[in-house]
Amino acid sequence: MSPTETPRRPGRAATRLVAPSSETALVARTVAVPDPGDLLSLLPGPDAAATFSWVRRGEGLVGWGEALRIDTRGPNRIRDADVAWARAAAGLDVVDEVGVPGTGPVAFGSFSFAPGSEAGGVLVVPEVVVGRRDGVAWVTTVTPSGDRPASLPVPAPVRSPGAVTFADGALTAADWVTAVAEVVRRIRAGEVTKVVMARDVDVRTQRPLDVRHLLTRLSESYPGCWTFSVDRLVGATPELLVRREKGLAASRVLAGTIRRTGDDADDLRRAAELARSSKDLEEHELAVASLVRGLRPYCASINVPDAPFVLHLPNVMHLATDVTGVVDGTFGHPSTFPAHSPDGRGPSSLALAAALHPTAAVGGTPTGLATQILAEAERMDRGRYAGPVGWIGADGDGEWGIGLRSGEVSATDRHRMRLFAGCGVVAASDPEAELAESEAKLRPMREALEG
Ligand SMILES: C=C(O[C@@H]1C=C(C(=O)O)C=C[C@H]1O)C(=O)O
Repeated sequence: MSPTETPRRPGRAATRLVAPSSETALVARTVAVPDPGDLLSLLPGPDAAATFSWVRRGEGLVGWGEALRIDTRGPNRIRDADVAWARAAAGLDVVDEVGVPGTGPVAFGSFSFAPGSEAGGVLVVPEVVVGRRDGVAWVTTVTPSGDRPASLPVPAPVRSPGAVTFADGALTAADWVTAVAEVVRRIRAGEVTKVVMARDVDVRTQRPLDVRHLLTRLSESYPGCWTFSVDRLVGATPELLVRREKGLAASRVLAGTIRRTGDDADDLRRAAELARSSKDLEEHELAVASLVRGLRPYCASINVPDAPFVLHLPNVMHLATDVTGVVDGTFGHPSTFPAHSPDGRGPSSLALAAALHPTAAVGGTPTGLATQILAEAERMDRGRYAGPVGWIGADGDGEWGIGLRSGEVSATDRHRMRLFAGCGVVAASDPEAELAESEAKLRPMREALEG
């Protein structure tokens, strides 16, 4: 379905494009600026719906406001957004004085895990984006006039949420353990090989949530993760679904987890244990295989390391594999992806994300049956959790993470959010151990809230 001009509310159509007016071309202007300091400290306001972030080790993009919005839903939500973005980007007047990845117009996006989820997907082009990469900083504005704003807004003070309470989500911890045990039984009976089981936790805060409070804490505690905020999904993910940059695709696959104790010697011993654990190596192998299967049709060559490394995070350690590939447009699937890369660049970063989601790291193996089983067993809609989250530029390059270690701020009540965490379940899984792992994965968000 082609995008349509509509008032600012999502409707029933699969794809909706909302821009100020079809008559006025928006002007995207990027100018170099002196180093602006901490990107997150530039964010002007508390609203998670109007605040955008994709920051790692102090580099990346932050943005605010909404110049253009594409809403999608249904099984083709990611692909439809990609097609609508390619058209919308072609209609923008672009003045880019910097010309590095992330300059020019960018759209931040977030997509539901499940095809049928009410959460659907969204791409938003903020009115203002500030970026930094390799010591170069810039501001991009997207406005009808093309005027450059005289200065950046002075941010309102960041507020802490005050007292925070946590409550069971769809299932109590005990019921979730029972659900995991039932899934283990089905795996042992040979129905499927792996199912990723997630749970949610309800959060209530004393004061309205200020998304900047969460983002700052997440990026301080988890500098190696991508700290994101898109359309009320907030988190710090260690897992890169796919990056496309100048013809190269890259992905960081994580699966296989062990908790950290905080004692360095003990953690090293546990890291070695993880690297040898046949249960975790099996989970990991399935995740890498699904990623490679998804990426292969779009790549002229792919490099997959023989063995995973252990990624150390403050809360957990993961088995990790960095996969890279050379994107080749002629290897694309025309049946799946309309040819909207007439420049021969091949599928965009978002088209690649569409092809790869959901990997076995967040769905299971085989994908179809595993996602059916997890939907039944979890008894909840994951919303945007575990879906692709990231950004795309006008040329299709961009970065898409998997929306993990995250929570979704309520659309109607700024004192509420839902946190999520999941674990790969295989035949050798122990349900109680999976509960403990899910608690460890909830830690980043809990601590960001509680301080
Ligand atoms: C599903 C999550 O994490 C995923 C599952 C992992 C595992 O089961 O070992 C590890 C990393 C992620 O791919 C989550 O954090 O919620």
